[in-house]
Amino acid sequence: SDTFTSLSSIKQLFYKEGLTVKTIEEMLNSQQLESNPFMKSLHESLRENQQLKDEDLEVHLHHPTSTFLLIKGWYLARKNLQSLIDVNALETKIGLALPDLDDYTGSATAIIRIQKTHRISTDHMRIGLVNGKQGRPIDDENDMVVMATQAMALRCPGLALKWLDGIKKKSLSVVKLKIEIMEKIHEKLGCSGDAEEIERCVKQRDFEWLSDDRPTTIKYQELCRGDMIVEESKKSLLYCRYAKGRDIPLPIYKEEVHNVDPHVAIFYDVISDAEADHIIRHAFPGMFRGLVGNSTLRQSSDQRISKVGWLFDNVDTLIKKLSARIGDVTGLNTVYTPVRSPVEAMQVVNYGIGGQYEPHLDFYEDPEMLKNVNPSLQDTGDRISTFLFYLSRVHLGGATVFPKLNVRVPPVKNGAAFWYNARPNGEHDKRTLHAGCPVVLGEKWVANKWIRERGQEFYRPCPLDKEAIDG
Ligand SMILES: O=C(O)CCC(=O)C(=O)O
Ligand SMILES: [Fe+2]
Repeated sequence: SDTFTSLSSIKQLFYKEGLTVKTIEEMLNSQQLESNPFMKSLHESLRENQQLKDEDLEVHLHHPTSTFLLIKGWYLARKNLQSLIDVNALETKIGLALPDLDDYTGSATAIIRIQKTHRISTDHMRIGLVNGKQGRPIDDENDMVVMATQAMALRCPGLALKWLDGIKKKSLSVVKLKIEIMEKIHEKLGCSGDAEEIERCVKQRDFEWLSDDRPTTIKYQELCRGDMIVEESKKSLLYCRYAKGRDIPLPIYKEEVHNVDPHVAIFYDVISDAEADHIIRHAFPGMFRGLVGNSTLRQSSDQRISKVGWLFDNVDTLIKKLSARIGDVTGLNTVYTPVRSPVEAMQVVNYGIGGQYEPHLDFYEDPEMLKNVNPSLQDTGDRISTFLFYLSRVHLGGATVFPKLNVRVPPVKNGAAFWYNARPNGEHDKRTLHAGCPVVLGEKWVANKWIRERGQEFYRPCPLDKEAIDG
């Protein structure tokens, strides 16, 4: 049901828990079904949630193992309810789609992704300890099997073996899975002998982080956990500056340049808490799963785990004001117009458990995609730059990274990332490949403003020197 793809949907599950339980009880009673056994097990599985006070709730949901277990609890409840009541009718009544199998496996995959990206050991993840923050422990052996299976799917046999090691009940399927995992690992480590000898050899080595990832994926993960080295020669070119704003929340704001060519920067304090909240509140009702692909095939995929919504300048005066502010700080033309608009409307994004947007380019390239746009964007060219507000506090993960530039922009609340996707001479700049890293702790909301080619002729003029850079 795509619950796991945004924290806002996950929160709905939590907030509507009382209503959902009550509605289930009513539906069971009206069918004269003996509701006791089911309700008892439901209350049992939700007990942990119900002990939480409202204030703790948010904190709780900002933790991946707790989120995983919340989704799992409701996935199982939905599954068990299917033979008792009309689940679709229940979902209509509560105005919420309950998690299904895809949500359960999707959130297990998220746990593995978080582990491999941030090197969080299985021993820690199992007890719910992530970077010193305590969440609920994952102590059900069925979950451990699912984790091992998803770890294999994510090319991490080392993590798969670690998860499987926590299982005491060795069923036939577990034994089979273990053989598959051991084959992958001993291939990599070159251990030989009979099964026991191989196991001994493997266990003597540090095998947890063995993976089959491609170098580009490894680079992405390194940047996400901030584990990279910036050369001194490059560092010496970087700078930051204070500038006077017009209607910025503070009279002054700061720009920090993270890369000179192409220009990548972060602006601090360019939106207020109240403005960020306004965006989140207004975008939420109309959000849907973010898609990837080209003009012939747009689909949902693990490449992009988030929900998105759009806010328009001609409907919301705050959005209009923010567009003008983006113009002030970037020097570009950002006045939204009904035809030939130099900017797009604002795209608001909320990530889910382990939510990410894998390395991609923001421009379309595909001419069909450029034709296939809403009327205001006909004949406006491609996306020459991106302005990305960070609207919420992310405690771990969620940086915006540029693998080809070795650049990591931290998602600082009320700040904004800004970069050019095209060279001053108009060519697409593939060095701007970038990604939104998996969110580990906290909640990530961003708002994108894409600036189009048309309408910038006097603001970012085409240079006489074809090789010129921004400066
Ligand atoms: O969330 C991020 O940090 C990056 C988002 C992004 O690149 C996009 O939405 O196109
Ligand atoms: Fe992007």
